[in-house]
Amino acid sequence: MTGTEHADPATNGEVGARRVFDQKRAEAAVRELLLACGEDPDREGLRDTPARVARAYRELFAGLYTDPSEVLSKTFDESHEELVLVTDIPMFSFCEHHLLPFHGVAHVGYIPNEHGRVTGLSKLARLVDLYAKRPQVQERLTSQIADALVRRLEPRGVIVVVEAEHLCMGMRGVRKPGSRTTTSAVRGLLRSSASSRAEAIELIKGRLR
Ligand SMILES: Nc1nc2c(ncn2[C@@H]2O[C@H](COP(=O)(O)OP(=O)(O)OP(=O)(O)O)[C@@H](O)[C@H]2O)c(=O)[nH]1
Ligand SMILES: [Zn+2]
Repeated sequence: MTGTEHADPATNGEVGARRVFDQKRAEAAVRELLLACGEDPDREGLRDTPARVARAYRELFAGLYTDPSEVLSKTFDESHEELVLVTDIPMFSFCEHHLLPFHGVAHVGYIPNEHGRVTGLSKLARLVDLYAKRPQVQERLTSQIADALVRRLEPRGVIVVVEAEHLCMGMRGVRKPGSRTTTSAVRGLLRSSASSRAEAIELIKGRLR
């Protein structure tokens, strides 16, 4: 097997068909793309490029091959029923329209449920990585992170804010480098209670550029 097995992203990566990264097929596709661009994939500088690019894509799309339930499988009880917020989680993803990067930061917060079910702080950053390392749109990335937390931790509330720059809007097309897009996904108490939401927004607002 050339790749790692994973669950189908169409079902949020939790269940479904298993698939693998096909290194040889990716190499052939990159070689074909170079030919289509009028390049010579056999010249010295490009000889190893298809294999290199294929390996890079396997790494950059690693989130396709990991089940989010694994990331949040370890939880523990801690009697804390108030906001837990990790800000400024660096995030690199790929816009699925152009396969160009969009990158920025994610802010992820939740209010544990009355049983105090919490997860390790690093798991929030791992969850961001898992959903970012796929062909994505920023809105879906944001809501997938929020919904995974809702499913796995059954928290009283969740807030996810992603602020990113899309290179497809900077280095080509409309050419607006430096423009940033902010998306949010808010669930449960953080959506329904104005005071809970205000507290979280206030903390996150200071982190936005
Ligand atoms: N909503 C949303 N749009 C995105 C995201 N990433 C890229 N896009 C947009 O996807 C759209 C694709 O538009 P198309 O008209 O199909 O493609 P295009 O001709 O290359 O568009 P231009 O980028 O305007 O040149 C563009 O407007 C992009 O800015 C994203 O994460 N969310
Ligand atoms: Zn794009």
